[in-house]
Amino acid sequence: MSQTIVSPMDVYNQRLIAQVHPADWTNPTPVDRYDLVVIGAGTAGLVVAAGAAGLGLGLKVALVERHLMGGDCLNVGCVPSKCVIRSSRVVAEFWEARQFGVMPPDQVEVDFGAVMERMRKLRAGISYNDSVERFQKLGVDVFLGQAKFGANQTVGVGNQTLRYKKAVVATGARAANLSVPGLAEAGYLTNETVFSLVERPQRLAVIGGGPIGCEMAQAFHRLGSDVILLHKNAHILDREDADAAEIVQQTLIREGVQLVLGATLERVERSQAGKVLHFSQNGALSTLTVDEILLGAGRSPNVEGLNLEEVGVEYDKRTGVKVNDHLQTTNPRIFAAGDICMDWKFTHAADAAARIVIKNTLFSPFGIGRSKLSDLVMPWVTYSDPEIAHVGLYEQDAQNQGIEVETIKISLKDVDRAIADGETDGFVKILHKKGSDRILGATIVARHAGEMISEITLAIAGKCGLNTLSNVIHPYPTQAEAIKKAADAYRRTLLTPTSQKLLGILAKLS
Ligand SMILES: Cc1cc2nc3c(=O)[nH]c(=O)nc-3n(C[C@H](O)[C@H](O)[C@H](O)COP(=O)(O)OP(=O)(O)OC[C@H]3O[C@@H](n4cnc5c(N)ncnc54)[C@H](O)[C@@H]3O)c2cc1C
Ligand SMILES: NC(=O)c1ccc[n+]([C@@H]2O[C@H](COP(=O)([O-])OP(=O)(O)OC[C@H]3O[C@@H](n4cnc5c(N)ncnc54)[C@H](O)[C@@H]3O)[C@@H](O)[C@H]2O)c1
Repeated sequence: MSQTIVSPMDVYNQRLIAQVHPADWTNPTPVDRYDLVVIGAGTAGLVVAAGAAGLGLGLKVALVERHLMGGDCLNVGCVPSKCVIRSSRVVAEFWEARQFGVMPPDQVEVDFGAVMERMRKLRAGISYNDSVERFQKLGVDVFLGQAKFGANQTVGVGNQTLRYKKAVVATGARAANLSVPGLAEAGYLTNETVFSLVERPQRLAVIGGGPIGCEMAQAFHRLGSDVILLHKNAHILDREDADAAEIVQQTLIREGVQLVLGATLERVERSQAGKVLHFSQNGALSTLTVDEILLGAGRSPNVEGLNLEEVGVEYDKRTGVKVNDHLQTTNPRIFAAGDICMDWKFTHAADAAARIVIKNTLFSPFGIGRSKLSDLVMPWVTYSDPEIAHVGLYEQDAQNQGIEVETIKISLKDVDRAIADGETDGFVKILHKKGSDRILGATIVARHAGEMISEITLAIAGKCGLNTLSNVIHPYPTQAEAIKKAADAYRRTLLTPTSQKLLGILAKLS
């Protein structure tokens, strides 16, 4: 994130910077030795530092950030993207208004500048949580500057040296570059720059049909850009459940996002008309001209410049710092958490990993009682409209692991509240072990699938099976009733001719 330019420097971005990288900040004088030195103040680093310092045990904790406290999530990730998505949903409400008996105005005007200003205002408003001031008050020594490992358990920041007992690498990731001829020269946006836009790009090409590409393509299209999404595989969101991804793909097409699937971007050039993309699809070459290109084609871990080789921390430029299940690197005194070392690149995953690191660095003497990453039950949500939420195994994972499974799928077309809401595009799919009510995974597609998935995450984590879910009373009418319907559907599969006969006798006798 080092190259991020926070712009425009309006009152909101000034407020943001005052919180997350105050211009007048002077680094403290380091103590003799820190219990923990944490590198990177994104979610992972902030949670480690706040967790360790906030215990009231007098632990000495240093937190080093080279750019903006809050990292990607606050500044150029979850927070700004969800604010922009919210505005775009308002537009979609207008598009659909007629089916609710509400006549929209002939023309829905989007003030793109106002959308982005709203985002900047909200982002600044919540930035105190991640601020230098708050962390200083928590007792953390905050150092602003680029951190680099040195000899003898030290980290250098500028001309200061921090000695540590244990260190944590939480330096995150950035948008992966594409080595496409002419792309760099033509110029492109990434998540680091797209939220600085003040004017709507009229023609926008989005490269990559993963979560970033799909969320942003839909949002920008709804806000009035002509969006073309180039994805290299045959289907967008191709790591998700195929039925779920299909619903989002059809929604994007219906709304007017132009999808180019199986696309290879060959080269880019600038012309007077704009940025010209030359791409191939099924062997045929085509061109298109746009005003802006947004790259969302995966992430590269921030491993450079840390001197990791010197301290024996192994890493890979693509997958990041190598860690074991306890989040310990190949140097036993150095741990890692978040996007720098994990496949799960989510804020809540960085948070959960940070809690593991606190336990394993500070409260597991001789390795006793260490927590493991593999014990986590990790949900995630793609905030397209409708959203896709997932937790646990996919059918394919279960097959690969040789686990026999059964699947229950409830369409939202059969859920009263979804019908009333006009939000029937979606489903709840639950995967359970064959012959058992044990839930192994679930995918939900719904307008607010993210709000629904935690019930199933809790069921998996708390080892509550479908029998228990079936007994849980769900308020009527809610879309979450689909989960109970799935559990009831499972219960019905347990009825055998003998148990049915028995129930018949009981009914006669009653
Ligand atoms: C557009 C977008 C939308 C997203 N939406 C969601 C979402 O809705 N939900 C969700 O769960 N996740 C979302 N994510 C993912 C989420 O933002 C990341 O998983 C999360 O921010 C990872 O946190 P982290 O602490 O590992 O890394 P980061 O947030 O990247 O923080 C790392 C920090 O380390 C600093 N740093 C790097 N090198 C050094 C160094 N040498 N010295 C000092 N400091 C250094 C960086 O400046 C940065 O501040 C989104 C990401 C993007 C890009
Ligand atoms: N809602 C969320 O939680 C959320 C939102 C945004 C991002 N994120 C996190 O950030 C990570 C990064 O997101 P992302 O979407 O950039 O990465 P991604 O790796 O998840 O998806 C990128 C997609 O782009 C495709 N691609 C790669 N090169 C391409 C090319 N040259 N042309 C066309 N397509 C190409 C890939 O096949 C892939 O499917 C995600 O994995 C996710 O963990 C999370």
